[in-house]
Amino acid sequence: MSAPTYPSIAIVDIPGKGKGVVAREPIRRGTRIIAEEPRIRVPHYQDRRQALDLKSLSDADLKFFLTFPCEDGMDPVRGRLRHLIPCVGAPDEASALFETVCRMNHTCYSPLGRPNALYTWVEERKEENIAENEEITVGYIQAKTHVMDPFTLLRQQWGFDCRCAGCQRPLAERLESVERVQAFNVHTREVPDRMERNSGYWPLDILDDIERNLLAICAEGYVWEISGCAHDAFQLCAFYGDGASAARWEVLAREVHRVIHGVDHEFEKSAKLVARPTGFRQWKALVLGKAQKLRGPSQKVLSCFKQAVMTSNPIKCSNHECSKTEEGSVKFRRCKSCLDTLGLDVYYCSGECQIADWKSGHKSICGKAVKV
Ligand SMILES: C[S@@+](CC[C@H](N)C(=O)[O-])C[C@H]1O[C@@H](n2cnc3c(N)ncnc32)[C@H](O)[C@@H]1O
Repeated sequence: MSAPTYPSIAIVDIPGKGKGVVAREPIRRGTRIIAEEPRIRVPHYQDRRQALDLKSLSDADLKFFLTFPCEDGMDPVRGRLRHLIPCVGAPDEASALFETVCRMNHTCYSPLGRPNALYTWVEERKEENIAENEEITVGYIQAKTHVMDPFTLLRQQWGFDCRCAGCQRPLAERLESVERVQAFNVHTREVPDRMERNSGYWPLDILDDIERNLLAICAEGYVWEISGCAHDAFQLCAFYGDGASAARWEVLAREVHRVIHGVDHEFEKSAKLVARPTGFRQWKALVLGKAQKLRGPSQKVLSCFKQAVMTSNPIKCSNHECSKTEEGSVKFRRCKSCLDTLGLDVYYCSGECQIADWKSGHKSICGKAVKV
């Protein structure tokens, strides 16, 4: 094991993957884990044709270079240059091998797991809380746009056999996932498009698409997408003046968002709309007195939500100032009154956090919206 470059992480051997990076202490979501200088730069590597002149490297750098894996049958230099990462913004458009960043292994998005970190130049993006000793991984391939089995794609493009949990599933299960992901992509593109295109009139059957989409999301474990979809359903029900169904979708959207990402003020705004629907420009039917009965989230959707949220995320304290996760035998308390009807539980690590969260906004949501 090499000396850790950063206080909370270490480069270690990971069975079957060569080296990898693990957390040495819990890392909170949103923490910048690494910001480092390149170790071996390769200018103008964009077209991937320029090779590296090994003779130009110092002995120490050459040794470092050779520690990177090179899959069987690949050229020993080019095979290792696959691990280069672009130095974004560098005037010479260089790519480089970095001591730590380049040691991060890949995890596919699947019902069995996903990357817990990402390379980003956008500060707002946050991934997961990371537990002590957990491996820190990123995604080498696009999360949801893959049109083929990620295991096969990684073998073709990267030359390695992915050992993440999702890729250890039997081929038939992986292919089912690919089908769901494709359906999900079609719905994701089409639903907002159809809602936008028909700005004066939203076809009712979008609700069926949203429900199908949600079931695919839940099966794939893309839980962070749930709130956006549920929010679309909220808008649709609101548009047709079904305040009760709109409110149930809205609570679901907001609570899922809160459990997974933390409080979002846009979602907090929609809570206010539910409380005062006439303030909502699109809430046409209600305002015009032509309300139509639609449907809230079905039991199937709700139980999928519950399972997806619970299995893909550790139970977290819902006080966004805290976000502790439940560990060991100490069980978090639940807010009983609020979301039992939706099948979602809101957890708190302590009475203090429950009170703090109540004061900072839970009070306005708790069980009220569903009674509209
Ligand atoms: C950017 S490097 C990551 C660090 C590398 N493991 C090392 O030892 O330096 C990418 C290489 O790591 C290995 N790797 C990354 N993710 C993997 C995974 N999920 N399963 C198996 N091998 C993986 C593959 O050899 C891949 O070509």
